Amino acid sequence: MPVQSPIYRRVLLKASGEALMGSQGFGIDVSVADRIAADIAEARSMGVEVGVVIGGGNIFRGVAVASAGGDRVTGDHMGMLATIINSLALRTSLTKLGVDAVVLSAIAMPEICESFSQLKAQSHMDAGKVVIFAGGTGNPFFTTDSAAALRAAEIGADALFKGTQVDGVYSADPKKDPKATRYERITHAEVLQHDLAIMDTAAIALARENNIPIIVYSIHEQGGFGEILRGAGRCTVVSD
Ligand SMILES: Nc1ncnc2c1ncn2[C@@H]1O[C@H](COP(=O)(O)OP(=O)(O)O)[C@@H](O)[C@H]1O
Ligand SMILES: O=c1ccn([C@@H]2O[C@H](COP(=O)(O)OP(=O)(O)O)[C@@H](O)[C@H]2O)c(=O)[nH]1
Repeated sequence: MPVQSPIYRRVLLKASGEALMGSQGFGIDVSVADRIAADIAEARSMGVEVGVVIGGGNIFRGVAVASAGGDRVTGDHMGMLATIINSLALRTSLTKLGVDAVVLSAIAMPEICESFSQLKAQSHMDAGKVVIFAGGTGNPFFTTDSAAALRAAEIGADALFKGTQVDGVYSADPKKDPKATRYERITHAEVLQHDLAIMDTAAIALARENNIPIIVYSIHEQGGFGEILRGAGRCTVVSD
């Protein structure tokens, strides 16, 4: 069977932090990190350039501190540090597979990884490395969804993949409403207008302003990333 060429040249993958804990209640299930890494390795073998933003919800979310009466900014700093831990785990999994990967952090920690700059990111990606963007945007009150939209715009990504717990955008949260129906295609404007909470509104607005399609798919579906890159697979395409 002929290998179908990918429909995107450069993509940004937002991988759910929560997914990384697998069936555990907290932390990192290495087998899940290895599986996500295998999907990224497949994309690289197809010649697709891949940037990655990984969430931190498996370890820490800033709102948890705020809702317990603590300081939100400190909580968000802790959440951003969680994304750096996850990024290091994913780099380890990629390295095991022989995939050249680098972590660029929005928060400087030179003993551990390189600091983010757009030029550095471009140059690593041009050299064929997988670039893992750690530390979110580097600012409190943001999310890794927004960081993913921001980095997608900065690296000139053709698409932003949201690898999450569900297999697309639904008419309502499918975890709460069993009657919710899945969209094959929907526009950024419709997602915003109907308040479909698959991603935060800042991230969707930023992707819309920069004409970046968002592909929502299940990160639990092994090989799903590659399938979609070949123009097939189960997902929702958010595009104007
Ligand atoms: N309209 C919707 N369509 C799909 N998922 C939705 C929708 N509204 C809410 N969700 C929920 O959004 C979740 C994904 O967002 P989020 O919690 O940010 O996940 P992640 O851990 O991937 O960042 C899904 O698990 C789903 O339960
Ligand atoms: O630019 C950013 C990105 C993340 N965070 C913090 O990091 C946590 C983890 O990120 P997120 O909740 O987006 O992770 P995910 O839901 O994808 O697991 C957030 O709750 C925030 O506290 C932040 O302050 N600024």
